[in-house]
Amino acid sequence: MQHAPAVVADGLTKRYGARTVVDDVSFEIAEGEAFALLGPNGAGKSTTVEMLEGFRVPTSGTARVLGADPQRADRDWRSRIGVVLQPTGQAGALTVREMLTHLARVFPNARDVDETIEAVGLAEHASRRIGSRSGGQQRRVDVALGIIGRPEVLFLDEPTTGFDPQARRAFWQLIRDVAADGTTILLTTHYLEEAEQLAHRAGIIADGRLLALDEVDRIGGAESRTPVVRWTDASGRHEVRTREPASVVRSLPGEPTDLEVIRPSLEDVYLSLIGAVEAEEAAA
Ligand SMILES: Nc1ncnc2c1ncn2[C@@H]1O[C@H](COP(=O)(O)OP(=O)(O)OP(=O)(O)O)[C@@H](O)[C@H]1O
Repeated sequence: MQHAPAVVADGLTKRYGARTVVDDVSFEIAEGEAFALLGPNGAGKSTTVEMLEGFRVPTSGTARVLGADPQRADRDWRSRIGVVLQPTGQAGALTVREMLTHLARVFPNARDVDETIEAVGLAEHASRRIGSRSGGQQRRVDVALGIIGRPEVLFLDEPTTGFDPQARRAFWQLIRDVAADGTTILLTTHYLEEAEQLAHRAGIIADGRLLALDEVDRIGGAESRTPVVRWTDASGRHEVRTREPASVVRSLPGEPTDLEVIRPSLEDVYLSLIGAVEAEEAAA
């Protein structure tokens, strides 16, 4: 039997006065799938996620998460959802362990507190006040709070902002483990590599509109991922987009300098989609 999607955004729209900040956004996330929402600052990612979390009321359109309308959902629904909001900068007076122990009591099937602290790499900080920890360490506490209740759906809004590269990689492994348990994940991030590492599918949003929606390694269409061969010779720098890069390389005379064969990354595709929208706006 086909499962109902865990998350449905259907024509989600949010207006503030005359300004539309989320414009008719639709996507679904299957149970157990990890989905990334990408886009520049102010694109409407957090607003979209907050409508799915039940923290903002859509102007129009429908949000459904685990079969319920987040606006009307009850306590039981909320205990099945994990949320890592954008950092608020509020530093806590409680220690890391106190905070997690406190929240763990709210959930019927919470994770073990010390295991969770260990999983986010804060074992050495468990007895320290959250407010005295660094920004990146406080962000790890936010992540721990998001997963402590063993959520079925986990919302992660820019979870690794402020992480050093090592902490980011450790976080990716943690999220892979959480995903392997069957958790559905909606992630927003400015790190395209993070989306490539963690998500099956992604949506790119700019100016409130969904520009692209596909599997992470197909987003932007097959054409945008066609390999590019670049080299320099006596007549200058050359660039050829081709499905047969090996043939192009073989046909080059001699040993050209700066020869490279690139398969455009998600970041390249993202930048060209966002660049096209910005050019369109500038021309309007
Ligand atoms: N309460 C509000 N009243 C008016 N405008 C708002 C309100 N909340 C958000 N906005 C505007 O909505 C737009 C989308 O904001 P949102 O936070 O969803 O973007 P985002 O894609 O998450 O950005 P970032 O990557 O910077 O976090 C922004 O232009 C923001 O200024």
